[in-house]
Amino acid sequence: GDGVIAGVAVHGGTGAEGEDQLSVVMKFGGSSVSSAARMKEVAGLIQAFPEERPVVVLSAMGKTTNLLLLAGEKAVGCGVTRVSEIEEWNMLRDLHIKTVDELGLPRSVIHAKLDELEQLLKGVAMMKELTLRSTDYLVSFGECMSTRVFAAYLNQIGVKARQCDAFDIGFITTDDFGNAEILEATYPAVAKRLHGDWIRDPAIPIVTGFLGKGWKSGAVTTLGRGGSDLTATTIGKALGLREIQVWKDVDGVLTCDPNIYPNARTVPYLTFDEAAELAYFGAQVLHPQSMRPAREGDIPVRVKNSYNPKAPGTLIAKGRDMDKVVLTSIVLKSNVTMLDIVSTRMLGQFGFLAKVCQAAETFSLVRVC
Ligand SMILES: Nc1ncnc2c1ncn2[C@@H]1O[C@H](COP(=O)(O)OP(=O)(O)O)[C@@H](O)[C@H]1O
Ligand SMILES: N[C@@H](CC(=O)OP(=O)(O)O)C(=O)O
Repeated sequence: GDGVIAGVAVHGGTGAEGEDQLSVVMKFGGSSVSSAARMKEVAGLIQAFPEERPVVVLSAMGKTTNLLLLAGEKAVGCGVTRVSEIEEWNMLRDLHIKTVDELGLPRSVIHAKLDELEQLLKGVAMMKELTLRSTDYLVSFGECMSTRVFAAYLNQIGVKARQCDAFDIGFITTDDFGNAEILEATYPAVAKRLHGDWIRDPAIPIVTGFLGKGWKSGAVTTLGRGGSDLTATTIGKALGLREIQVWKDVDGVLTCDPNIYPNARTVPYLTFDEAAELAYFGAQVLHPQSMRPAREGDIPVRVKNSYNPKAPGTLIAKGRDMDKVVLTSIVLKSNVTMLDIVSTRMLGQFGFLAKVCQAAETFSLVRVC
């Protein structure tokens, strides 16, 4: 209701320093914004914390990123006239149109992006090639669309919101398309832009997760699969916010992958290092790089369930009581080959391991440890 919305402090707020500053990041993953119903629930969650002034980070709706990748692959080989028949393109277009309709929004909210996307797929079909650079541009449509739809919905229900493309608000990255790294210049740039916009006209920023801008190319880059977590922690550090909330479809970080062991339990507290290690060794729940900005800025990360907001979730912070900890969580990593090298020739030699690492690089083998 109006009362709650007024409490968000974005309605005619003063924009003054102090209490009215942006306070938390709330990141919602693809599973949390997979339909109109889910978007309504997420809007409800934002309204349920009227004392917060959040920066919202969104992923693409549901499995949109996968659909875009598949549509791109198909476009390469299908010919321009058959682009309209690509199943994945039809699925994601229908999902976005249906969502806009069900939220009671005008289709114009999404039309320009969908038209542009169709043109892009036709371009790919015409060129018969899809580079890493154009793949990043292609998948960026997922986050560009989800944020436009959600920001329009918030505005419609009276919660003032502003859609922001990460590549336009200061996310500067390396030009490693598909797996770009965030550069230091991002922090002051993002802080200046989000803070400046908020002071001028307080509205909840709805930021595209996963995306950046290559510093040399100026083209759209992506931060690796699951990269929206990293977008959230980067904003948390840039603005020095109180807390980074990462809303998922599980009750927090669990003792094991629930797809492997359904009785896995929530781990209530983790350190940044523990969470980073779990993610690095394959726990799908967090992006492997995402803990770095949080640790550097010493900003706690709370992993919560958007399907079960009452569950306490997992709190990730600098330290925790390790007295009673026996085992934190177990990760299973498949397709790992163990290499046991025994050779008397390495005794007293230098450069032996360097040669082994060189061989790993030649064959593009990723070393786990
Ligand atoms: N140790 C773990 N703890 C929690 N979730 C895990 C773990 N290992 C794997 N997962 C999987 O990670 C998923 C949550 O991550 P993800 O799908 O990336 O969420 P989102 O898209 O909302 O960011 C869960 O649905 C779960 O299947
Ligand atoms: N949409 C991107 C980025 C992301 O972080 O998604 P999610 O939060 O749904 O894991 C992906 O699928 O990789």
